[in-house]
Amino acid sequence: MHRRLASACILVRRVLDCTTQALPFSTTSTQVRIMGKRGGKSGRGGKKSGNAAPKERQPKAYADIPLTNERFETYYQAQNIIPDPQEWESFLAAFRKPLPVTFRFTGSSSYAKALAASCHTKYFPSMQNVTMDDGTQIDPPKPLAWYPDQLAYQYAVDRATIRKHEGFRRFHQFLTAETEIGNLSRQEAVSMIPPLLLDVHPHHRVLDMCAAPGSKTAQLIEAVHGANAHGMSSGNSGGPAAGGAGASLESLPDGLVVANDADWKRAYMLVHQTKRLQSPCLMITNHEAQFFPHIYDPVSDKPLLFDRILADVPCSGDGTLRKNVNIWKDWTVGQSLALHILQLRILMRAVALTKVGGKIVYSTCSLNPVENEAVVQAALKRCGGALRIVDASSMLPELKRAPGLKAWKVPSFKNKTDNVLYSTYDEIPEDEKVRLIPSMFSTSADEADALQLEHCLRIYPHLQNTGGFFVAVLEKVGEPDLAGKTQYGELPEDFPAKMPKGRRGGAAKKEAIAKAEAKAAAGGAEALAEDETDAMETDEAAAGGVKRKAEEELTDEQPAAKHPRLDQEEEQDEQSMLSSVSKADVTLRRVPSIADSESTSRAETPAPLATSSDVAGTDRSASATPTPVAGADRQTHHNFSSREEPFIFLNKDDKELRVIMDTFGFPENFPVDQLVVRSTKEDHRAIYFTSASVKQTLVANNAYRIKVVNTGVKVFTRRADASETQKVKAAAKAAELGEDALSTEVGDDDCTHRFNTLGLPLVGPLLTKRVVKIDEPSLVQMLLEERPLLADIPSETVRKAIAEVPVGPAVATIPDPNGAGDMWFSMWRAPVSTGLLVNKKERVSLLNRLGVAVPEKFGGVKKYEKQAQEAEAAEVESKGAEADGEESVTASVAGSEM
Ligand SMILES: C[S@@+](CC[C@H](N)C(=O)[O-])C[C@H]1O[C@@H](n2cnc3c(N)ncnc32)[C@H](O)[C@@H]1O
Repeated sequence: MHRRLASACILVRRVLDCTTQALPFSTTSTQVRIMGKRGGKSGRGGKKSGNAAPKERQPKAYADIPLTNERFETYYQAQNIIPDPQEWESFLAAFRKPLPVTFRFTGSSSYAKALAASCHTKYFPSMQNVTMDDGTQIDPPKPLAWYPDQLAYQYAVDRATIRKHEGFRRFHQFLTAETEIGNLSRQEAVSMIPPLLLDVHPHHRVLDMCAAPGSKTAQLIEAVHGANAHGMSSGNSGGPAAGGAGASLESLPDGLVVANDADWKRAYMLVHQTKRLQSPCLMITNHEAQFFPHIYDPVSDKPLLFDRILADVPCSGDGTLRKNVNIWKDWTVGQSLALHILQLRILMRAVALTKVGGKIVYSTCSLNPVENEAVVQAALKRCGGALRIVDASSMLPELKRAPGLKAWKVPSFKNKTDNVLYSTYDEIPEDEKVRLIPSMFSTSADEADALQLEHCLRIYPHLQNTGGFFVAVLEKVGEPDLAGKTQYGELPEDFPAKMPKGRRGGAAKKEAIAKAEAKAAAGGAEALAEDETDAMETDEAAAGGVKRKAEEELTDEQPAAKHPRLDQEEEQDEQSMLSSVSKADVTLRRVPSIADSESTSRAETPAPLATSSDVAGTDRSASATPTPVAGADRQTHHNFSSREEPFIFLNKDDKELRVIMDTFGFPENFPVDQLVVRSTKEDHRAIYFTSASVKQTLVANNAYRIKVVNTGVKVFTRRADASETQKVKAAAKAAELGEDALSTEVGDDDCTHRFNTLGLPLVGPLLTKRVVKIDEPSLVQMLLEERPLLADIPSETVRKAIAEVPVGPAVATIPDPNGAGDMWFSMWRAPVSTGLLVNKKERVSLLNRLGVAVPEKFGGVKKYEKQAQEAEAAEVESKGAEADGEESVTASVAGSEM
């Protein structure tokens, strides 16, 4: 039974984004006007916005926001974060300027480099020396000096310039389209830092504790797949994908990435964000990070600890002032105080989950020492010498940073307006002790020196024209002795017994903690984290938290919610593609064609309907059937949460699988046991491939405790004609069209599944049957036409090669035009026509890359423009909703919205 984890979660009215980027907005010196109501005004010159969001999605009106806040300025001056008065002025001035646009080329590095290089030749030359109306000169994007391999860029541009200037407009369209399919990530520069400092290698087990929306997760996945992204299938218009040379399964990394978020809906955002990378080494989970469970290895029965953990914790987010301008008017110190305990608990859980010798990066997009150095200091102190700060000065040497603070003050919780600050815990009046705890305060100068807090990194906006950020790189150098300690530090003897109404504190809290610690002593540090529900409840009080609405909305008592269908669009595209190939085939059969003369017509190669016993409802092995007792069958992962379906590993004797393997000529040693399905039904809609590391975790002894939202790369999709009913319907349709009983989609084989194009690069290089090598003219033809006649394929060699594969599912491959490995496509071979199972977005992207004009039927340039405008309007709207103080119910966070 799932416990209600009422912990230190705080409902924050606005959710701020410290990772992803809004589209550019314009500003005048100290006033920013963000897009208003429909027909509202743009920042520059008050003109009507041409990019107004659709009516129903309009935010409410915004007032001009003065870019000053006395409390903010007084508070941070008192904290002495920037001692030099002149530098302080530059700091404030930088915060008042809009954030430049930054983006990163994603996926495997060879493809990313090729795409970056193409920008230098295709777009940047026409963006040189552009002068705006006010005389400012704008340049094309420049690489961020500190980002490896020049794969991240930054430029300052406003909407007006984008609209007016052809070069910028074309580039903006490119950015929008490539971001949409995932080849680019518009990510704030500072948000790219933590994954880089985590120093991830392909053999590492990595945990991203607070991962959504996932820009850093994507970087971690890329790092696990190594510089050449071997085995990472980022699709065809997304790079060499697995398609890259040597991207066979053998070159899959040993490591894995577990991307976790406490908010279930945001966890699904992660699915979307990481989809493009198609990594079989990724698992997405849904836990409160401070209670992330230990999983025990099925063989050794030891905990599967992590080599690297990213704790990019929920924070107050005042480092995002440049893009979340409402912080200027709303800023208070209260949020930091409320978040400190949660942040410390998450960091302490990270320590418990990390291997000795492993690293943790702790980061926030807040400037507040209470959320930053105080948390790091408390963790260091609690762990004794078992945790240390790493001196990261030699890492990313071009990155300008300020040292961590060694002394700071803690603001009053009761008096938030007068900037009442305390230097030590002893100074606090009795009635403040409910909220302010010792771990928030700085320690003695000697101890701060010993802890080397100066190794923390403070990133300020004036240093390199970025947002504000905090990072600490930590190394676990031993096993900490946590006996007698809580996750948030020792509580003093005089900790008040009286808590605010309805909450438990003092004695009750201590009792709960003692209970948890007794368990911890018996069962190790894990028990401390996992069995201290009582203590957690009091945390909520201590954090000043309001019980999280999201949690109430999504209790286990509620019926299982439907999975968001992120792949729906892609599947619809493919299904419509399939049906059009076959419809065309039925219709076109009346027209004599070259294909007919080449014995490709159905008349000459009749396609018998497969019998039901050959396809659907095959006899599935026992291991593929979920067992009612969790853990009894190690091949089945039953989710802790009833909202998720189980993951069932298929057995190599599975009849359907054997036919699939045989149809495409998979090698004998293909790891069939890493194929997984998510349905207890026998006719699996989709079959996914997971890495050995993911499987090891999913079949671990107590794996049912992990709430897995998503894992695996979808490799096979069930054919629409795989069931008898479908065949009968298809035959009837064909008969209606005056054809004999050939389904509109029936192939002449018993193979129940076809490939999924996105997952194909992972296994494509292994296939020995039904693989057709195509050339560029044929690819262009097959991208321009959803269902070209075989007779229309320009190359005779390709035409013949297609004609040689049996009617039904097949695979097409071609070297990537940018020299980044091979591209792989799921193909349908119909009697007289053929088609690639590629969705429209990918067609457009591929045609662009091949330098072919995108025809109007795919939306052409107009569609691009519309997409760009819609994306822009949607982003402005989401910022607007925040600005309006609209309540965003996510897991307790500020500093985090997409
Ligand atoms: C600052 S954002 C993370 C941004 C993310 N790392 C990225 O780069 O895209 C914080 C995230 O923490 C999640 N969160 C809040 N409380 C949490 C908790 N107790 N455990 C895990 N995640 C939590 C929020 O839902 C939010 O998605």
